[in-house]
Amino acid sequence: MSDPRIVVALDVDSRQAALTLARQLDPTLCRVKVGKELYVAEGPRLVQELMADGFEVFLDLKFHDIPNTVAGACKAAAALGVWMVNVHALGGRAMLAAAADALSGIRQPPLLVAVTVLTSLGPADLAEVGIAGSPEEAVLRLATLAKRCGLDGVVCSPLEAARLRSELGPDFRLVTPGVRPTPRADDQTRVATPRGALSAGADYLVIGRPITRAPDPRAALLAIHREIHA
Ligand SMILES: O=c1ccn([C@@H]2O[C@H](COP(=O)(O)O)[C@@H](O)[C@H]2O)c(=O)[nH]1
Repeated sequence: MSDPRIVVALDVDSRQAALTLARQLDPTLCRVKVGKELYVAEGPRLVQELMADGFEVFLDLKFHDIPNTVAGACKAAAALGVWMVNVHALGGRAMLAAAADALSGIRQPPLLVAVTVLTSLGPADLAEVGIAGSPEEAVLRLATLAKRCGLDGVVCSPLEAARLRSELGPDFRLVTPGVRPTPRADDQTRVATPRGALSAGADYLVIGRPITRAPDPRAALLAIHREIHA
């Protein structure tokens, strides 16, 4: 099975829009991500339809709750058969350990990753909510905790990937949103190009609007695919 590095964020509001978009893509070139907007609108059946179309699905619901609740949500995601699921590292040690434990007895569990610091946040945002240090320091602290709790990897920005790769080793998965082939950042703050993210050590690039809002999403995907494999 191929291991596409690009994960296209299907941030749309309906089954029809999601399937129309996905059918312009190619499961040998990308995976897809279902986030809060689409999941709240369409639920697990849409995830199953995307998988039936051949896509591996990252269920990006960023669970953040008490340990028992998050453990149950992770088990439900595993039962759905998704490729990757995530939680917020700020849920703390007990929550992260409960999430990892919930998936430990499952045959072919999804990859479990923790969101560190959202890629939309900059230094002033962190200070305002009382998180100490630079984004890179906070990301490293949370990623180290996630690794100790048995998670497979983290979501971070491409700007932290090199430091995490060198501190946390080659097998810890680094999933990076905040990827922009052009200077347009939208609401993202900590960004890099696709090639910049990969050369910093990212395993998977989460890319939404640069593909989904392009006049031709398939051409945009192919262009990024070519850029990172050149
Ligand atoms: O820190 C994070 C965590 C998740 N995301 C998600 O990734 C995509 C990015 O979409 P773009 O359109 O390429 O900005 C989106 O679904 C976010 O929910 C993130 O951006 N940052």
